[in-house]
Amino acid sequence: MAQRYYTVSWDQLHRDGKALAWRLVGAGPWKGVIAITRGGLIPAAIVARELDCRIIETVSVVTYDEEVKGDPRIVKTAAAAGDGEGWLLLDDLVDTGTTARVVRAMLPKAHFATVYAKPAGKPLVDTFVTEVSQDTWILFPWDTEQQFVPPIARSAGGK
Ligand SMILES: O=P(O)(O)OC[C@H]1O[C@H](OP(=O)(O)OP(=O)(O)O)[C@H](O)[C@@H]1O
Ligand SMILES: Nc1nc2[nH]cnc2c(=O)[nH]1
Ligand SMILES: [Mg+2]
Repeated sequence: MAQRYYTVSWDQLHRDGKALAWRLVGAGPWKGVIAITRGGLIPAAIVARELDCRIIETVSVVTYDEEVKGDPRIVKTAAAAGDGEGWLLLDDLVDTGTTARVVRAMLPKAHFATVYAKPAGKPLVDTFVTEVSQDTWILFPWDTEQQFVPPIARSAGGK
């Protein structure tokens, strides 16, 4: 289980997605974007919009059930992208790098970019924006909702 959480709002994800697009804009042109579903879908939409790219393919690898890691399962490939040459492969994050290894084996020539990266997965990524520590679990806006939180004095056991 993660030691801490890093909560990302829609606004922050949009800003960080645009920061990723700025880092990628000089590295194109791209034949298209390949999103690693599901987490890569929203980052792919943000980056594709900024790079003026309208071709979006998907690959799907399931590695986690909530915070529990299992063996990676490929549930969809991106046949149209061949070996990935000229394609931009996008995911929300790399953690252990397990998903990245599977997808890189399928699309070895793609440029692989993520918005967030943890140290263990960082060497597998060509371009990313923000690094968080390995013991941090990133909470995305689609995984969360706003709710009441008790005052600190009460939750700390003061009353
Ligand atoms: O580097 P790793 O340890 O492999 O972890 C990173 C992967 O885990 C999450 O996907 P998940 O398997 O939860 O599926 P989802 O994108 O459909 O939520 C995340 O979106 C990355 O794809
Ligand atoms: N949402 C989310 N999914 C993950 N999959 C692997 N690591 C993470 C993480 O930190 N956050
Ligand atoms: Mg994913």
